[in-house]
Amino acid sequence: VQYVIYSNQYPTGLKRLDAGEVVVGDGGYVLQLERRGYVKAGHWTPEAAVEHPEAVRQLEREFLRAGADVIQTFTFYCSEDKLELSGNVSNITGAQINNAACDLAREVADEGGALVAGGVSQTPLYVKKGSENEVKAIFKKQLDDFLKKDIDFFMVEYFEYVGEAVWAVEVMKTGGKPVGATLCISPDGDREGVPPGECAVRLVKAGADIVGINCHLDPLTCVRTVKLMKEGLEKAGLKAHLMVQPLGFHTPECNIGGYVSLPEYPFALETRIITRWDVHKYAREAYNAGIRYIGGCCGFEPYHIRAISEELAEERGFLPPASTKHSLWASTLETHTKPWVKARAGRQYWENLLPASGRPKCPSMATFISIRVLGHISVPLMETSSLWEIKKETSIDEHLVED
Ligand SMILES: N[C@@H](CCSCCCCC(=O)O)C(=O)O
Ligand SMILES: [Zn+2]
Repeated sequence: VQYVIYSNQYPTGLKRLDAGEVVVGDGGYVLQLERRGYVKAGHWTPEAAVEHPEAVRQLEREFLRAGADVIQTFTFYCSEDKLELSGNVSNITGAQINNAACDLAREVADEGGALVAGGVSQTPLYVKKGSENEVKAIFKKQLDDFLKKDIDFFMVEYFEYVGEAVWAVEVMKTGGKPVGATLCISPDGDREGVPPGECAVRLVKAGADIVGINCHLDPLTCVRTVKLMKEGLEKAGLKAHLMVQPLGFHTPECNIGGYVSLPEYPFALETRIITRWDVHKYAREAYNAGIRYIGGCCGFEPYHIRAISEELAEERGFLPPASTKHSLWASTLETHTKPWVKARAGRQYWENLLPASGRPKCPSMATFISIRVLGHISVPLMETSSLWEIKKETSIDEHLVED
């Protein structure tokens, strides 16, 4: 592999995806910056773009250095209604956050020939039954801010209801640039049971150029859901690029509510963090599934993104700058003073290691009761509110709800 660091010769926009090339996404921001003391959990609003730009810039730079070809604007949960609801930003407006976040992402992306994605996400208004016009007006406000800045494409991310994501795509598409759309759903479908394949069809018909999954579930489950989306598109005779930006946590027991349903969410997820070697397996699985935009979401740190870049170095033809301080498959351990650590220098050891959690009294999985609705959606008991939402929406009779 010719190790060209920072390939600035990339054409912009979708050209690389159209050419079948791999685009490495960035990782998670709000959870990472919460752990660093710059984001308040709960509402997770991104005022740090104005209050602590140095913290956002540094994390974006680390993702770039790890090989990210896209830097998403730090504008997650930056809808006016979310900001008002949070009470976190009485003296900072959504426009100020959007402007600062766009400038930061552009500044960092230009340091390494990366693209900037202007991101919008789900709104509290939608679940409060806001009308289509009211919800679309919220996305339009963010779009107007983005259009004043130098953005390469738009990202519609972290939607649990495909209906709301379709509205977001329809608005962002009026911005005249490519639109990527990712849902945070399980293989069982969205919050109302719309199957992943149908979700993908609706998103592409709304104008999405890239469709996929982000957040809520572990890497391999998210790849499985994107495969279902791909099948749905193929059945409908539709085409779109595929993307996946999963959690950096193991969540084998989760389903429709994802990691938010777990007892460990959000402050005790550490034992579930995936290793860089899990990421190698994920990146290869995603690539083999035909997914070409491969990144991460909550829990994905820069070293995880570097592992995507290293697993796909042959396909990309280069390694990222951060690999100058790493070595493929731990060969750097050959220099260790301890012979038993030296002996771990190699793929065989790390690829087959089953790492212990170090917590003898802890269960390997959370124990929560799920209610299976109509035999296909399992809703964790603590999420019965969403069960009744589904019941109301789809008039499920009592006797059809199996424990
Ligand atoms: N692009 C965003 C995605 C965040 S995904 C969701 C995290 C919050 C979940 C919740 O509302 O509890 C980021 O990287 O922070
Ligand atoms: Zn996330």
